[in-house]
Amino acid sequence: MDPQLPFFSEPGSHLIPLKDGELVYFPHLFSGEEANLLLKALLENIHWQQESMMMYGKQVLFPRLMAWFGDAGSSYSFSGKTYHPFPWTKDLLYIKNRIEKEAGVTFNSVLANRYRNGQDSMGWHADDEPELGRDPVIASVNLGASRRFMLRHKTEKDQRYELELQHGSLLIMKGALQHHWQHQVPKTTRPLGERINLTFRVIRHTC
Ligand SMILES: O=C(O)CCC(=O)C(=O)O
Ligand SMILES: [Fe+2]
Repeated sequence: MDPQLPFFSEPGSHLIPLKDGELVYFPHLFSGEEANLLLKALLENIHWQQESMMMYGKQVLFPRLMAWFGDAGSSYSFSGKTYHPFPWTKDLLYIKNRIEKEAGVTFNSVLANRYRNGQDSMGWHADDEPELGRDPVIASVNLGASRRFMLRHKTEKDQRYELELQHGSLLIMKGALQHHWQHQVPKTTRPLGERINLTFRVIRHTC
């Protein structure tokens, strides 16, 4: 059984101050109906792929499907690979405009992740690639099945937080969070459906 997680029933935004970082959670940025339409459109219209990375000399498949979108030229490297973005789609631009109003940031790229069931996951990491700059604002949109999102401080072991990211929600990660904390979406044996997460980012060009 998953532990009891904080449940946010009030609409609007919830500021969650953490040591060395900040979260802002909007449980109902999109209405249920609108979120259903967006989920369906993104499942159908994105060219989802299962990428792999080199680990201990072997190619290992990521346990989820991915796709990368952005302004031309916003290529991005992680886990030893460089990704060139697909051009923005109408649905992604619609979502981008909505969240930019809340985040106060103009994003130039988005990483889309598709968790097909509870066995798809994302392990502990920080979004701290050099292209993102020192204190990036990352806006994470959630559609479909709700999943546990866990955070842990890198050096202070008693500092942990988690919440259940629900259908139609937005989570903004900001401040020094990526420098001091890691996050993950663990596997679960709960039977659940598909989930799409979109993390909107600003890629800085160094050349
Ligand atoms: O699926 C999520 O909620 C997290 C995604 C994430 O951490 C990432 O794309 O870097
Ligand atoms: Fe992340």
